[in-house]
Amino acid sequence: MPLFCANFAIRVPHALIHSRRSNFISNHVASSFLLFLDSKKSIGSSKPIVSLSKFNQTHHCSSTMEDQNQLVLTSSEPEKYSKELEVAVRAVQMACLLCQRVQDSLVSQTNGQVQSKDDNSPVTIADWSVQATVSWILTEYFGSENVSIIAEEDVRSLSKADSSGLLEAVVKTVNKCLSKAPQFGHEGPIKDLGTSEVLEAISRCNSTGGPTGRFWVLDPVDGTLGFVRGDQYAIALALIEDGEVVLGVLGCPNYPMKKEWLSYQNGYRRIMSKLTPPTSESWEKGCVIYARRGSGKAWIQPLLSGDKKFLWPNSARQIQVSSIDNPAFATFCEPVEKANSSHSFTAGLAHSVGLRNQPLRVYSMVKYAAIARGHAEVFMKFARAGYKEKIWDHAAGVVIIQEAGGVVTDAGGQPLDFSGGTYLEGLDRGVIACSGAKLHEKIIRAVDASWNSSSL
Ligand SMILES: Nc1ncnc2c1ncn2[C@@H]1O[C@H](COP(=O)(O)OS(=O)(=O)O)[C@@H](OP(=O)(O)O)[C@H]1O
Ligand SMILES: [Mg+2]
Ligand SMILES: [Mg+2]
Ligand SMILES: [Mg+2]
Repeated sequence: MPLFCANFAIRVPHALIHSRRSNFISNHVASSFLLFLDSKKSIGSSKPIVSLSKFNQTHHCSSTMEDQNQLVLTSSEPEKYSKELEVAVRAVQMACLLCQRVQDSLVSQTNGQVQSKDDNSPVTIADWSVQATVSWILTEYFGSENVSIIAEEDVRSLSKADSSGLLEAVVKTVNKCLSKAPQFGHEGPIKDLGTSEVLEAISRCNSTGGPTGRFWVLDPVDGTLGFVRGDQYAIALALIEDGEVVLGVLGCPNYPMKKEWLSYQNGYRRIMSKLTPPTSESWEKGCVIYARRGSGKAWIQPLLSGDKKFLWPNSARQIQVSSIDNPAFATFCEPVEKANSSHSFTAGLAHSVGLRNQPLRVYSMVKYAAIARGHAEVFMKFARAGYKEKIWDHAAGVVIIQEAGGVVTDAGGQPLDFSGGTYLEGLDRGVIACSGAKLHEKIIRAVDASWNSSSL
């Protein structure tokens, strides 16, 4: 029964919008938008059809109180960091698309686009291109005077005379990605960025972090080794204010549809090519997850393809950590590379705590994502003595796990300290993330009991 017979529009200055089915903006509060009843569409429908217009986009929702898709409007001030979160999620979505394209070309062509840094770790076109793209988007949106970024990559090796091919490829990759900006609700550049603008965007990420003020933390490709091997990797963006991580966004382009496939270490691509129906549109691979400090909620979105059919805003749903607290049923994750974390020490810990499942060895902050999504219960990393953990390898993941209901500390039970500059200063032995306090306590106790007899 149509309840209304005329179009109307009301302007809502500050309102909290919630759609039970798709939480696309429930946690991105609009400062101002229009809500209007579409009487044409409502005729013949048992429910009124309400359209919501925000940021030049219109979302159609029905609005009866008993309906699952109901809109609830309550007056409130815009939530803190909502604009920052929205822009960060869009930027990470775009970065995921960029990385997928580069990974496909890397794996199929092996065309020498993987470089070695001074510490022998790999870096690729994707690392620099994502850094340039995210830096450009944040700066465009918030203004260069308001944006400070600390990120992993610099332009030293890119600017060398013999790197001109590499630099050209980066510029091309960045422009290709930014040309898709409108599909993600952003304005792209009026004309393609030139070489100097791309270099400037990368090198602008020169913040040194610290205990005061606001800065973004970016790991353009976390798990570059996994990326070049055609396996798991993540794009990690966080915002830190006065030493605290206030929001985190993790893009995981290869996060598999089934959690069991996370364990196809190094064989991920093989298994996906066997299992992926080439033309299936329902194939859900990859996600972007995000959270804002203090909200008690973490969210997941599917990846947007950049296709004109699937425009911003995206749908999102809430995620939560696993409720398993019995170690016998819990799964722990750790880095793939033995050089990055002692597998023998964690095997001993697992045995003493009673963790029976095989460890889930996955590249990158996808480990944090797995815990936030409830696909694993524990993450442990014990780097060799002398290695200092960098803030961009943890910031986004920590806030996401905490808001999804989990616990993250160092091995002394202290919160990770993001206020000390580039590194997690004062980190006691290693990082321990758990889905709940009970498992966390057991592991901390086990570390204490076995640390002195370890060779770490
Ligand atoms: N020696 C050593 N010890 C500890 N950690 C190190 C070490 N070397 C590198 N790194 C950092 O680890 C990041 C990747 O961590 P992962 O957990 O993904 O490790 S692994 O690739 O699965 O083995 C990796 O991040 P990316 O460089 O962004 O890939 C590094 O910052
Ligand atoms: Mg990293
Ligand atoms: Mg990296
Ligand atoms: Mg690296």
